[in-house]
Amino acid sequence: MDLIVITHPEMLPDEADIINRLFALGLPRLHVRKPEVSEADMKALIQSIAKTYRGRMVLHQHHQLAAVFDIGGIHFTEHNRLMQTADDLNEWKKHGFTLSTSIHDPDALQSLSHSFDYVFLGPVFDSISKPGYKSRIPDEFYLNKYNYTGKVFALGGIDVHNIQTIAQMGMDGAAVLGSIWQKPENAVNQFRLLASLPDFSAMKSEVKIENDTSKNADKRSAGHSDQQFHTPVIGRLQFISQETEEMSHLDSIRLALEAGCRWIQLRIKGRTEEEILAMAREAIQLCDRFGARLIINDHPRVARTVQAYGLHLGLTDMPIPEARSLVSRKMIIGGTANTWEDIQSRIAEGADYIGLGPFRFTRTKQNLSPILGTDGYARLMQQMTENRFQTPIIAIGGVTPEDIDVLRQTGIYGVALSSALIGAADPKATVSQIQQALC
Ligand SMILES: Cc1ncc(COP(=O)(O)OP(=O)(O)O)c(N)n1
Ligand SMILES: Cc1nc(C(=O)O)sc1CCOP(=O)(O)O
Ligand SMILES: [Mg+2]
Repeated sequence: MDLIVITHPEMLPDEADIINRLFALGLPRLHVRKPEVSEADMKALIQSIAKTYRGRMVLHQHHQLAAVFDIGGIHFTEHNRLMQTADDLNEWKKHGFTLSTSIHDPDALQSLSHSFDYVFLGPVFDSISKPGYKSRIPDEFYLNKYNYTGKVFALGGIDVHNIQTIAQMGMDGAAVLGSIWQKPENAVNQFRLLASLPDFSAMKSEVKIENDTSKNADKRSAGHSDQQFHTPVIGRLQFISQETEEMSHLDSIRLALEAGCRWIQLRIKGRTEEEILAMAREAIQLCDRFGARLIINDHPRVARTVQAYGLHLGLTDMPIPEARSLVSRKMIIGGTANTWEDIQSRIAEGADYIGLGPFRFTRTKQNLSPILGTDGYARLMQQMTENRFQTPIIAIGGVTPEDIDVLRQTGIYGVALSSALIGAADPKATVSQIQQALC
């Protein structure tokens, strides 16, 4: 059974944060239904949702924004559906969007266009969010789908007490609204509760709606993807550039590339943005020559100008959602964390990966946060698992090749390091030792 969440009809405080958290927990589909909301407000909401999740969103209004923001689907109300021609629907499908609609009488399935990948049928129970909106479904109802091959989602009045009867009605899933948003501060816990019920427990492993053939899904898996279900967005070994008495930043990057690193972060302190931009231009050329990916630390505008693959932002740098509005939609953004609260914030802000540290004391960075050690990683990774968060965690801060086995056992995804490589007697051997320990 699939579970869909429909938004509250009005804009809510902290709504984008809540939605990002629902997606991080594995929500497969969010229907954005806000009949009275302006295009500008809708745009602002979409922009606050992590790019990696937007393919799982479906718009009920302001359909024209779908192509702009790589949204996954378009929903038509019953009234709106009746005004669409077959050509209109084909045009949307040609561009890769899933199409869905609402019906209020199950017999409407007899004549429903097969262009619709799935439908909402309701209200199946008395509505929670619309008092007086009564169920039209008779007792002992069992769904006849006629020859309609798409999925049918029950809608209306569904909560943790009655959701299990949906399967007995022959429905393919449930769309929930009131039970999630009645108390927005409990939305995440309500979702957790519903998703943990036996009928929905398969959801975690098959979050993608089967009918989702959208080009957005293809695009995501090809490029920087929906990280839970496709190729990871970030490598397991990231080299952090460093300047020493003997070596410039670019020298250190060359050393790492020649040793086999393919994920490089340009991290320059104490220089003007112009100076950093000049070095970033050289760094990207160098990385291109080796087929490596460049991540720029701290400077969104530099990252945008040199068209870097990624940007890394710390706790006191520009907030991730603000940076997203400055850089290309394809660019990944990593965020720093030191505590469980930081991790939750980075995930809510839509970080594509998290640099979690410091592992131990290091001279490479000033003003270090408290040292985590192996126990710190074990504790935080345990919390990641308990909350089913899957954002890749990169351990950083004084990491050496000998630490990797124990760090990996905590569940971290990869490591970022600097001194251990530039100080290595044989950088190539060091990189291959690290890579072996990481795979
Ligand atoms: C992969 C990775 N993780 C953490 C950091 C630290 O970033 P930040 O906290 O912004 O500190 P500075 O590096 O800017 O001093 C990072 N750079 N990379
Ligand atoms: C850039 C950076 N950030 C850290 C953090 O804890 O957030 S530690 C760190 C330095 C990483 O270099 P080395 O491998 O030389 O310690
Ligand atoms: Mg920083």
